[in-house]
Amino acid sequence: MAVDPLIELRDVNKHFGELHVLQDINLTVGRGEVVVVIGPSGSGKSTLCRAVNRLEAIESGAILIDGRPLPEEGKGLAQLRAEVGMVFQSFNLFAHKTVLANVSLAQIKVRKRKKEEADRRSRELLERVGLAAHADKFPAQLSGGQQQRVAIARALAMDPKALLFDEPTSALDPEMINEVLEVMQQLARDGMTMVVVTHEMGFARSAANRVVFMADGRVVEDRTPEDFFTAPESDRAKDFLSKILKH
Ligand SMILES: Nc1ncnc2c1ncn2[C@@H]1O[C@H](COP(=O)(O)OP(=O)(O)OP(=O)(O)O)[C@@H](O)[C@H]1O
Repeated sequence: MAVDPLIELRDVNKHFGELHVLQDINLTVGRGEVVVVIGPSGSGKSTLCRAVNRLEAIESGAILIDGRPLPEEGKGLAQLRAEVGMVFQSFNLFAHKTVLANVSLAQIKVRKRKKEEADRRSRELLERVGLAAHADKFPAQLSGGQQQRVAIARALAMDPKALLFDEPTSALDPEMINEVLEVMQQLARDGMTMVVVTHEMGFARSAANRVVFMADGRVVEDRTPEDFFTAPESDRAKDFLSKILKH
């Protein structure tokens, strides 16, 4: 299948002090593709995800969204983060705003929608993530899984071209992980372009078009889940899989 590139990283490099956290990263995410990024702790997965959203600056190379380089600063950044939404491990909801207001706020500020229109869209999306009845509650009144689904609705409300997920289930109690993964599975089936950093191998196997395995700041393997999980090529990946599959 010919890939229609939506997100492209070309020879991307970044250091944190002495640590070369992203080393010559080349990666293309096609429109409608789900790319799951896995690898040992500290391998640079979150940094890669954050760089695409310009939460981290890169030192060399280029990141292109739909053929255009990332904006450096200012208004362009809010537009970028609307176009490429991000869902964090820690939900990042406004504690003093209702669920509805959390989903509507950026639509009003960044997408310049009228409040009524934003609220209507927010209610539709809360319905889609199974939270229609919770619109008037505050985040602290919801479970972690529900809060994360609000964060997904908030990102979707911006009509993004792609969504980035940085360990979206890592802060959740085990019984809440599936409710979030199910919403993500549905998005994948609906054709959303997604980059997902996760330790959930079941999700990687069932939802990913490609698995990107990172180690020490490098992309070591970039293959279909079938190939990766049944016949990893590198010793790093074999070692990683043998450790996690023991658990
Ligand atoms: N702001 C920062 N300043 C300095 N070092 C950082 C910073 N952010 C991350 N690092 C370091 O960069 C390395 C890569 O971090 P990153 O969070 O990208 O890894 P990861 O693969 O996502 O790991 P994990 O699975 O544990 O979340 C780690 O050694 C981390 O300590």
